[in-house]
Amino acid sequence: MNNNHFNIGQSTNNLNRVQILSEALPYIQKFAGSTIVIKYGGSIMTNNKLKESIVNDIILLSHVGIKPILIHGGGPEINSWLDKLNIKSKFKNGIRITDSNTIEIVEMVLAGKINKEIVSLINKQGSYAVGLTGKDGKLIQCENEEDIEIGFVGKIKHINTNIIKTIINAGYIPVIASIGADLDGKSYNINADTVAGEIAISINAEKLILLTNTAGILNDINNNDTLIRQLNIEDIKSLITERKISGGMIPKVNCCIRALAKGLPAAHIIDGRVFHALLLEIFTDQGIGSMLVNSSNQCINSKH
Ligand SMILES: Nc1ncnc2c1ncn2[C@@H]1O[C@H](COP(=O)(O)OP(=O)(O)O)[C@@H](O)[C@H]1O
Ligand SMILES: CC(=O)N[C@@H](CCC(=O)OP(=O)(O)O)C(=O)O
Repeated sequence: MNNNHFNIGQSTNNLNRVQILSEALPYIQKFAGSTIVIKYGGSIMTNNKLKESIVNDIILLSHVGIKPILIHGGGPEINSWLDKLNIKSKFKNGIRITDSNTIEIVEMVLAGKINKEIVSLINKQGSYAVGLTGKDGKLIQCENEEDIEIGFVGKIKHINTNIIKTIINAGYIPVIASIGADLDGKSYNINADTVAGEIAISINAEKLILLTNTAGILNDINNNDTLIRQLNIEDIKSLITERKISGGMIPKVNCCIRALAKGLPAAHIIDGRVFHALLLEIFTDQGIGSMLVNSSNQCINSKH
């Protein structure tokens, strides 16, 4: 099986799912029963057709026995609502500087708007999704990050895996917005990649897959350079030191490093702008994006 077969790089709009399924059988068998944490980045939420396609792929994964957990972001939509309210968006190392006005908007947009839109889309397709923030069932317990400059940004202290397992075992797809709460129930903004990484660790997921708006990790974003297909923790650290990774990619690679160090078998950063990117990454040998592993002798020849 190789990527050309699926016309990677061209529109995969008309991709025949039945064809994929028959060829993907070994992977379906391998991953059936496994949990895969998928993070849907705000950078790819504007295209409704793409949104439906991502949701359909997640439903398909659940139909073949894989247990998907969906974590979503929504950075650009938060920016646009803050803009409407004349609040300037500010970031430090890819993390939003979140003051008391900003946290209210962040929670409204992520929990009230985006989370419910995704839940409705999944439900419309005949599956059952349950939308949560970190407040529901005390799912994400956090405290204020030490860096006071970033304001109400939460540092995750504990994930209540019981609530996630209960939802999955009852046959529902959990859809999680990246809001945490402290012991007093106060809201904190948490980067959605970070939430996805911590949930993947706590639930012993098989994979963490981050869907974003680039082909994966590029060798040098400033020079529109090539996709790095496979990296280990040391490679990623070098890219950060050389400043070849910046902005929103920093929390992504950091959460992957942490998850890999804690035993996650593999993390993937893939192009969510490609139709059926999830299926292509999970069900083909080479996949389509960057695969991050713990050490260089792991998975040299295959995506899995
Ligand atoms: N080396 C790199 N490779 C790919 N993307 C990078 C790199 N360094 C920085 N980036 C930036 O990271 C962005 C993805 O992060 P972000 O905008 O937060 O997306 P999302 O909303 O999907 O989480 C890319 O659009 C790109 O501008
Ligand atoms: C603390 C922090 O930065 N929180 C993020 C939460 C949303 C997010 O992560 O969205 P993306 O996945 O689209 O980047 C924010 O406020 O933008």
